[in-house]
Amino acid sequence: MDRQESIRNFCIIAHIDHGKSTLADRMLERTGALTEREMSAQVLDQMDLERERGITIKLQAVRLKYSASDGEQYQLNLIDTPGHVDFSYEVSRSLAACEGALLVVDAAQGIQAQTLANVYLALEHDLEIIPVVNKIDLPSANPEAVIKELEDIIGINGDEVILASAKTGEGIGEILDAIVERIPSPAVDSNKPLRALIFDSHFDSYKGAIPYIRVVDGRVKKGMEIKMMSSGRVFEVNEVGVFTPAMKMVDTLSAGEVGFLSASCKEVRDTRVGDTITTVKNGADKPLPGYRKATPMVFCGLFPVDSNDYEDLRDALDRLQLNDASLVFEPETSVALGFGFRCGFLGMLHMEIVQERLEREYKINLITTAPNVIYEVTTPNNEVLNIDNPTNLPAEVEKIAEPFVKATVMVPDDYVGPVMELCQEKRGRYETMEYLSELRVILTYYLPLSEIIYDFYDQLKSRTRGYASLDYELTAYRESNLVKLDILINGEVVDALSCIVHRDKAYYRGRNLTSKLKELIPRQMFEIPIQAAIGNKVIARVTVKALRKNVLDKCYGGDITRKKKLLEKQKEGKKRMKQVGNVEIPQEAFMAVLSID
Ligand SMILES: Nc1nc2c(ncn2[C@@H]2O[C@H](COP(=O)(O)OP(=O)(O)OP(=O)(O)O)[C@@H](O)[C@H]2O)c(=O)[nH]1
Repeated sequence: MDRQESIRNFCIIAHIDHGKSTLADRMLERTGALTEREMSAQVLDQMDLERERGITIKLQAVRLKYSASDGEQYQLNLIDTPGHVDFSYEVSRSLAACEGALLVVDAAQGIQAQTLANVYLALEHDLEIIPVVNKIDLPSANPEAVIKELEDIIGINGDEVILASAKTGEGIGEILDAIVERIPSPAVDSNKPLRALIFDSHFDSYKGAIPYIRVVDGRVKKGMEIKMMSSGRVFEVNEVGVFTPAMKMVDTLSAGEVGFLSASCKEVRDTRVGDTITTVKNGADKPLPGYRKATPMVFCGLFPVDSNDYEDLRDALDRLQLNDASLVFEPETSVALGFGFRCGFLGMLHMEIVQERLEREYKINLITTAPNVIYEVTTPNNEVLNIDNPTNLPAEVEKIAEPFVKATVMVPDDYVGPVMELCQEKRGRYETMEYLSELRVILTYYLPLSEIIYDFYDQLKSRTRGYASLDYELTAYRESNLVKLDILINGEVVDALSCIVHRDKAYYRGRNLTSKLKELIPRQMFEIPIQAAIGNKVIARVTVKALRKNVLDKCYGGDITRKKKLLEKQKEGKKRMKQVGNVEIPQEAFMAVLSID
């Protein structure tokens, strides 16, 4: 075993908004990877959407050259990690590509749920942790209290904590030196057969899917025949390179190094995160540990408002999938909404991002149905079905199981009551409560994922005035007393509005959903009954009264331009309407179930 003495591979882990991207930018600036002018926009978060939402979605990897205080030149590879629970598998893969991690904690907010989740992940991977308390320039900063939390909760030695401000640049030099001094250089054996870990990828229209890799053993260079160990697919390497952050070609990537390669891989599914790349000839016989296929947890139907857009929607999904291996979809036909797709996502944020990209980048008007989880349904003859669409729930079921998560909520102790109340309402099972410090508490609950994807997070934030933070992980499937709730509009079941709910909540949901729909469905020329039913049993009913007046009645005389404008405006308003039978239903109606509690 040798060491690549001059290399350090590290990532930054932090709770959302604690300043990870800003800190990364400062380090790029300090090491001369970018001039100040180029820094105008945060560089590591590249997609528009990311910038707007201010969160990191995709991982990036940048090679920095740093002249340390010891006079030596070092190659620092910074691997950025996404900060959202939807992408925790990707976080775990980028951690696996590093020897160390900067743990960034906001000096005003202290340790939050994702801070802890990420630290545990980093410790599992044996990473050297450099604690950084950021935002010390804030008037509300309380670095001493945060250092104490780090000592008490994570067992970090307070003397090792670096105080910094990514805003003013304070502490950045100290952080860079600590990376060199404290993080071990990668231990390597270049004589072993190639093994490279894929920790991310992106799609380039000319070069195909580009895997981002950490070479663990051996080396990779142009012209080599390589194999993806999970799929066995074989490619020839066209290029290898590094991000500086611009893509720069290099001759070889050796054990310990981080970079990318291009090999005419047609789709990102060929370059799955977590997979191992080896050579075809004399390749490794065992892949690197920890690979798993990303599994979608949340499903919804996507339908074009205009049925002529169906093919465009398929093309757009195909294109998005090139870039996003965790997006899955298959054609779905709904009686109410016509032809569309059933799509699977890692979580709610992932779902929202895909929907927004379809509308923004591909200009497709969509009707989205309410998201749901996958149910494990056992039929009377003991067949087990995975149901990702409430419509497909068989009439006769023996039992239904649903996914549960272990949720960790961190909150000031004043709010323990409201949080517990919320968890109870959401069918949570209390597990533990621990004091983080005198004033802050960690609560753990087992909760059905289906309750979390509704409005749990929003409720949590509003009931704790924004102070609570949440993290969760999937644990197991458990049997629940669930039923299918159907909605009938004008006497007909609207399949796209069916949902699976807990029996105890069915009446309540049915009542609320029907009255919500009554608000959302515009009055039309005739009376529209809206009913909620379980099987044949109607449990709630409301009526949308008939409309008497025509909008055009408002126009006096023959003012044709005004009339046209009005009709134009009406058409605009109709864009998101879907004709179901002879009733027009607006987009919001299909999501109503999300906002009724
Ligand atoms: N005052 C002050 N503000 C900071 C500092 N560092 C970051 N910020 C601000 O905090 C906010 C969040 O910073 P980001 O760098 O986007 O946070 P992040 O951790 O990358 O967030 P995600 O990408 O969502 O994980 C931004 O508005 C920054 O300008 C700091 O040292 N001082």
